[in-house]
Amino acid sequence: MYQINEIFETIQGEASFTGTPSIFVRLQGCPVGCSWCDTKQTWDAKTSYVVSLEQTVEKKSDSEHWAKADAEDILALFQSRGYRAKHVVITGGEPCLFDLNPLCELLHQHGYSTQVETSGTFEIKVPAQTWVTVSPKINMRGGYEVLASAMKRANEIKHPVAMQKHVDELEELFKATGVHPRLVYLQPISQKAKATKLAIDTCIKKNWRLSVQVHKYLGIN
Ligand SMILES: C[S@@+](CC[C@H](N)C(=O)[O-])C[C@H]1O[C@@H](n2cnc3c(N)ncnc32)[C@H](O)[C@@H]1O
Ligand SMILES: Nc1nc2[nH]cc(C(=O)O)c2c(=O)[nH]1
Ligand code: SF4
Ligand SMILES: [Mg+2]
Repeated sequence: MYQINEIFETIQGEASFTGTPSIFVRLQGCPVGCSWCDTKQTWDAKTSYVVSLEQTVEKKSDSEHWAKADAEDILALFQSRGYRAKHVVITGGEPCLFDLNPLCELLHQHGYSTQVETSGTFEIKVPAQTWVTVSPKINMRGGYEVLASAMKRANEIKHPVAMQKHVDELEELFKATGVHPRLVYLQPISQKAKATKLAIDTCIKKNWRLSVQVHKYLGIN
C-alpha cells in the first residue's frame, strides 16, 4: 500500500520536464528534515490523519491528511477523474520510502511515462524506464553508499541552493562519487532573490541549467 498525500493534474514546473502536463502523486512520509522544505505537511504519516483516497484528490490547500492506496486504486482514480496527462510524477514526502516498481509498471502498461523525485537517501526501487530526478540531500540521512548509488541511477540532478556552500557541497559530491551528470539543475530555494542570483551566476559559470519552480510564479499547484 502507498500513502497518498495528494493527487492532482498540472504542468511540471521543475527541471527537464518543465512545461509537461503531468499527474502528480505526492506520497506521505519523509524523515529527512530539510529546514527549507516546501512540503512539510508530508513529513509525518499520523494514523489519525487517514482519509479516503477521494479526499486527497485535488485538495484545496496543503494538509497532513493522507490515504492508503495500491497501484490499481491509483490508476482507477486517474481514469475516473478523466485525467489527460500521460506523464506521472511521483513525489512526496520521500517516495523512495516505498517500492515504486508495482505502481510504475502498471502505469507503463497503460501508456504512461513515469518520473520520480527523490532525495537519494533511500534505495530507489523503480523500473529502468522511469526518469529519476535526484535532489541529493547531502549529509542528511541514509549514508554515503545509498546516495552514491542514487547519483549513478539519476537521469538528472536538481539541487536547491541558497548559498555558495550548497554549490560547493554538490561539486564535492560529484568528485567523491566520480559521477559527473550530464543534466545538472540548480533550483533557487523559495524564490529568494539572492538564491536566484547565485543560481543564475553559477549556471552560467559551470554550464549547468536553471530550474525555477515555474508553478510557484504562476500560482498553480
Ligand atoms: C518536496 S521534494 C519531494 C521529493 C524528495 N523528497 C526530494 O527531496 O527530492 C521535491 C523537490 O522540491 C525541492 N524543494 C523542496 N523545498 C524547496 C524550496 N523551498 N525551494 C526550492 N526547492 C525546494 C526538493 O529539493 C526536491 O527537488
Ligand atoms: N507544478 C508542479 N511541479 C512540481 N515539480 C516538482 C514538484 C514537487 O512538489 O515535487 C512540483 C509541484 O508541486 N508542482
Ligand atoms: S527530502 Fe524532500 S520532502 Fe523530505 S524534507 Fe527534504 S525536500 Fe522535503
Ligand atoms: Mg509543490
